[in-house]
Amino acid sequence: MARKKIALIGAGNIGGTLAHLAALKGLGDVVLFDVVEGVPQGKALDLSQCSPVEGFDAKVTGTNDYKDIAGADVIIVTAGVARKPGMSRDDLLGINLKVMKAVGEGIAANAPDAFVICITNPLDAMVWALREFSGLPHHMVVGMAGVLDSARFSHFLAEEFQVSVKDVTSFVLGGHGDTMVPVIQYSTVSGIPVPDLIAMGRSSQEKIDAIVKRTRGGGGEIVALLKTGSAYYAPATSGIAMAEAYLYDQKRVLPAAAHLTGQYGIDNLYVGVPVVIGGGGVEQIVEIALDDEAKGNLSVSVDAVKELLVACKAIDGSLN
Ligand SMILES: NC(=O)C1=CN([C@@H]2O[C@H](COP(=O)(O)OP(=O)(O)OC[C@H]3O[C@@H](n4cnc5c(N)ncnc54)[C@H](O)[C@@H]3O)[C@@H](O)[C@H]2O)C=CC1
Ligand SMILES: O=C([O-])CC(=O)C(=O)O
Repeated sequence: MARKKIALIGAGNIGGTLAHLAALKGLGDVVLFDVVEGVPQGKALDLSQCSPVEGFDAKVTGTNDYKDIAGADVIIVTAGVARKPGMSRDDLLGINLKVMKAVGEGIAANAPDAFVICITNPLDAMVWALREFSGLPHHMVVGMAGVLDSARFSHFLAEEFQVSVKDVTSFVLGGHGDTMVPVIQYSTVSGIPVPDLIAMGRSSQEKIDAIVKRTRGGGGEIVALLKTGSAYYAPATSGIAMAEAYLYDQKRVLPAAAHLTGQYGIDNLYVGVPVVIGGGGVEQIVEIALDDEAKGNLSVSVDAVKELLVACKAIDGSLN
């Protein structure tokens, strides 16, 4: 059986890390695509030279030609620009929308059967635009943010409760911006909801509120530290988890930006909600009951995403 093919559009910080992880985990042959000549080729050669040490047989190649992504099973899109200190993710919209157009057309022409995971920011608007430009079925185009935001939330919760991260589950829903919604009622340590842990005296509401705030600003905290760009290790790990769910038909329940058609009262928008990802792509949208506070916060977050779509349509008339 031929190896699977993973195409990575964008060979920057996340793209390179994705390629490394995909090769180490043996997901398949990796094609790194970028518009900058030499960068995908150089990273591919460097990564290929890991293979004798790590013992992987996967081929890693770099290209500037969309034809080389033909037949890809999974495509992960990180093409575009990342923010720097003082910028919001939304400031990237103008530049990255144009990038999504080129990428969407490249995918449509060369790999229309792939499962596409978009990571480029501002995430919820870019995944929506990428789907529009590519014309792929909605269930085959998904955005990565919730896995990362939940990982940050779980990491902070594990530190607070001084327990293994393996025993913490959490969900962050909504748009991938400052309005994202870490959902405390469904965040647990070995099944014990965080509100119960507060009642048990294991933490306080103030401390959990501070963790929610830190999670919401999690990307910005790293941008402020790095100064030259944004996070890439955890974003890449999160993208790979979603690719594995598809490639291995794992039917994982993961928070991801999925196309909603009335679920949560939201129509024709990509927003972060729990979904089931398996061999059929986004196989289910999971509608969980939210308390009034979470519902209100989700509605604020959805309004922020809607504003971004208005901005996209104003820039590119073909999106109307
Ligand atoms: N959804 C999420 O949770 C996260 C999203 N991001 C976003 O992911 C994106 C990528 O981040 P990094 O890899 O750190 O940025 P980076 O700047 O290191 O890499 C981006 C790459 O895209 C390439 N590129 C630009 N235009 C292109 C085009 N038209 N076609 C193909 N490639 C093109 C650039 O040459 C560069 O190599 C950014 O928009 C960033 O904001 C970053 C972290 C988390
Ligand atoms: O903060 C950024 O610009 C990158 C990002 O989306 C994240 O790390 O969550």
